[in-house]
Amino acid sequence: MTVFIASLFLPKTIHFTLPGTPPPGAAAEKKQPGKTVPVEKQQASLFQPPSITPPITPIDDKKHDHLFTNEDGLQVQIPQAEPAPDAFRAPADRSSPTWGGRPDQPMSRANSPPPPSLIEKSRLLQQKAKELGRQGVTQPRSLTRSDSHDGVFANANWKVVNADQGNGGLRNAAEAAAREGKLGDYMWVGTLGMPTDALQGTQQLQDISDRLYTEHDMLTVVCSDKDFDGHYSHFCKQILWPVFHYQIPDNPKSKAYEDHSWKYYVNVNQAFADKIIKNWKRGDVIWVHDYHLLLVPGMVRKKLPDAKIGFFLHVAFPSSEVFRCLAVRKQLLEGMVGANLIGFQIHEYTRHFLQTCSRLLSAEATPDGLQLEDRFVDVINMPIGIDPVSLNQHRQENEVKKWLDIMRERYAGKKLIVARDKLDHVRGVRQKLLSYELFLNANPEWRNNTVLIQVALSTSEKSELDATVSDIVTRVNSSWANLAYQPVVYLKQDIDYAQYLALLTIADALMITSQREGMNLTSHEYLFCQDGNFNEKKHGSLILSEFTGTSSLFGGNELSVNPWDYRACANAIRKALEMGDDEKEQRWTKLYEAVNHHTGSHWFTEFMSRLDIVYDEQHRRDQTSVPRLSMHGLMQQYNRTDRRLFILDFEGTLVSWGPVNKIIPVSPQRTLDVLNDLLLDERNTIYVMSGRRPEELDRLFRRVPNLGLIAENGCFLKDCGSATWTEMADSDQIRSWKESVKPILNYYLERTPGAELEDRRCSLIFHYKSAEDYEAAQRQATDCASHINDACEEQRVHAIPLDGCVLVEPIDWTKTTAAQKIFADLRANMAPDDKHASPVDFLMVIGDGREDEKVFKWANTLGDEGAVQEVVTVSLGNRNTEATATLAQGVSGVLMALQKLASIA
Ligand SMILES: O=P(O)(O)OC[C@H]1O[C@H](O[C@H]2O[C@H](CO)[C@@H](O)[C@H](O)[C@H]2O)[C@H](O)[C@@H](O)[C@@H]1O
Repeated sequence: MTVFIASLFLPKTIHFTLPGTPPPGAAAEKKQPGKTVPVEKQQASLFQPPSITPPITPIDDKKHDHLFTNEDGLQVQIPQAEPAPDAFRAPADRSSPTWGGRPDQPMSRANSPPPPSLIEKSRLLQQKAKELGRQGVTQPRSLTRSDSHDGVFANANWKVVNADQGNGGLRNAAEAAAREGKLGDYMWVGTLGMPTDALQGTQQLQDISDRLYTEHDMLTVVCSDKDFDGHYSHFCKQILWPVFHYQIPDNPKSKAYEDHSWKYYVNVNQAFADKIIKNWKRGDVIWVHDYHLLLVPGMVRKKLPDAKIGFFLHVAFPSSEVFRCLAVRKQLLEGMVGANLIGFQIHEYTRHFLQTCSRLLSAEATPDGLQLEDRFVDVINMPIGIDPVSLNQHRQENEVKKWLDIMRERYAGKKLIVARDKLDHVRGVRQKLLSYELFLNANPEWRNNTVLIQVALSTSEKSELDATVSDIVTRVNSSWANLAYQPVVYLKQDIDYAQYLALLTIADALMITSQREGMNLTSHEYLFCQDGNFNEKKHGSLILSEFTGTSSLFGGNELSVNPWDYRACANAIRKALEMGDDEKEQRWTKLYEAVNHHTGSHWFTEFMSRLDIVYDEQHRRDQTSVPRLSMHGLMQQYNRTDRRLFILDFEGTLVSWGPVNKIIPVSPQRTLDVLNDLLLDERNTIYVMSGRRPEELDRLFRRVPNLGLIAENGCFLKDCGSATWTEMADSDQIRSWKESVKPILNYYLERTPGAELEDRRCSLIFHYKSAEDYEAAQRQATDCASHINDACEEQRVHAIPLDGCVLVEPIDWTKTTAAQKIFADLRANMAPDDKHASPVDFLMVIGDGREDEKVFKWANTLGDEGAVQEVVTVSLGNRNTEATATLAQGVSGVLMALQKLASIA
């Protein structure tokens, strides 16, 4: 069994050695007046702003060269004896690639003009090439593409290197799971992250794909440069990325309505699907990742109906109000729901997705996922994390210690606020700088001793933003800098991993002001580095935007900020710097626990095992021996009877699911109409059963006169046509068990931030759906339920863990006891001269929950005993059921069936 991990970029890419250039890693040297500086010393550093950094040799990448000595083939020199082949790592959040802009990879043949950053890069490279030429170093080829240029690449030597683009968090998680022996055979599926038209049809490309397949377990997806450019630079980056991060499409600059690049998005997704389909064998698992590949699950499902497919969205999922602005919204959702299991980082995104699907696909949302016409799709939230084991190894490297020493000396006596972000609007670098400026303006005492080190990774967009941010940096520095002090160190380029780790270790605070972000793993890496093991500074503060997925894991122990509220951000900076050691330690300890609990490896293995479980469940459900409800049979049973009793569950049966403490999400008008239609026939009696309170049910069904109601799962009963409720439960007994149970619930409530207690007339509900740490809350909830069940058994009360809540209710009054009472009352009300043996000759019970199973059982027994002539019990749930029939189409199926019966004259 192989797990296919499909992600836009493979973890490896190719670097070429062009004829006439020194072999990668050869000790190219650059002369400076009076001394010789090896090229590897010329990388970006925290102390040399770009403008004064000596030119970097554009044909060499030392960072990579010393790492892949085993993979390089004959032509590659080994420039350094050490380090180990996997020594190069990148932060979990890598930089976006400047696709087609590397001098040691082919140029793109896509028609679109190069982005401004590429034109600028080209100009710089040409300038650098000239300089290097003057210094006797072989010039790189020009960035102007030509056929001869392509030919050069087709014949050039090449080597496989770690890609510096793509999803670092995913790669680290997969590697950690594999290292821990939790991931068997796996195969990456992705593109090379470089233009390949120049290599199309060449032996070179075949050799590259073969090498990646045999030596690195990677399947290479090859698409035309035009397709890739249209897919990535246009549809992904200009439409999906902004919209998924709430860059409101109404903005005149938004491209959300343009869909000229849609066809390229489809083509690239199709290329991925084709590659997977071609290599898939029965039993294999397919796991598709992120917003670049939303259509792949659906495309694969079409060809492989039985495939086990997971999908995980790494970025945020916006509210349905934002998502519905996308012109191709339905196609995107239909692509995603091709999976068996869809995962999101946090509950908020799951909720948005379910709501969006129920609005746009008319699919029924349940607590577990989506009921489609013919299939069920499970939907979960499961936050990704980092790999503490490898992070710990890497921070012990000498290079990190070296940088720590340099920084300690350079920034002695200064408080350091650090950050490393992509320079696009979504990451909020501009807001951060403005807040910092406000902080310095408002707090003169901090002016000479605080430094903000902002590493900004370039993207191929937003030159305006670039200019604005540079202006703010200049303004802050020119306001407060002096010969010995520079308030902002702004590096508009990435730093190597060792510097990055040193930066996180030496910081006093990390500041993240993303306007939206799926999960900010830099925060996790920072917290990990703040344990004080490698530096006297420790337990630094985390200033974190409340709009990151991370924020919902951290339970308020970070300094949570709204990045648009500059004053609050400035205050948070001050608080971070002035916080006492005890508070810092307390906060950090909790944050550190969360980081260590949500590791990448845990995320990876948990998702895979959930996928196995839901796949089996979904299949069991399809193959269940319980037959589907036969409409034909049902109509016959209905037709031959005239004393009919319907007992119908409410949430999840008559209306789409909604948590019991929340307003019903969709208007139940259709439900009300169907019930009224059915009640037009005087031979029909209908009861609706629910966990809701009597007054809520009265409100919901005030337009259905003559409807009977069962509230609080059987504790209250209102007969058809009656204006009053009967309390079934013994109120003294309820009062007494509530007194015992409440202290237990309060104990768990205090330990579960974000959870709430709902006190109903006959039941108590511990809701933790909105808990800050959902997984921790789930554990607390399980403990809480067993605690109550152990302690309160004698009081005839039990605690039932349900999705997102624990329901504590009496054992003696249930939906079944209410149904029994209804039946008994009907029998008791039979006229003495009634010749019928039973008050009911047709009994239909429909439900989707665990408690409905007992009602099915009771009803079936009446049928078996001959007390009722026709009994029909129908389950919508995906469990083994007591019901005699199942209905796969959820609420719509139920309403359709009831409507058909109502239409029988
Ligand atoms: O810029 P792209 O090539 O389009 O890729 C998008 C981003 O993917 C990765 O980040 C996303 O996944 C992370 C891990 O789950 C998550 O922490 C982050 O919030 C997501 O945005 C990658 O790390 C980023 O560099 C990419 O920009």
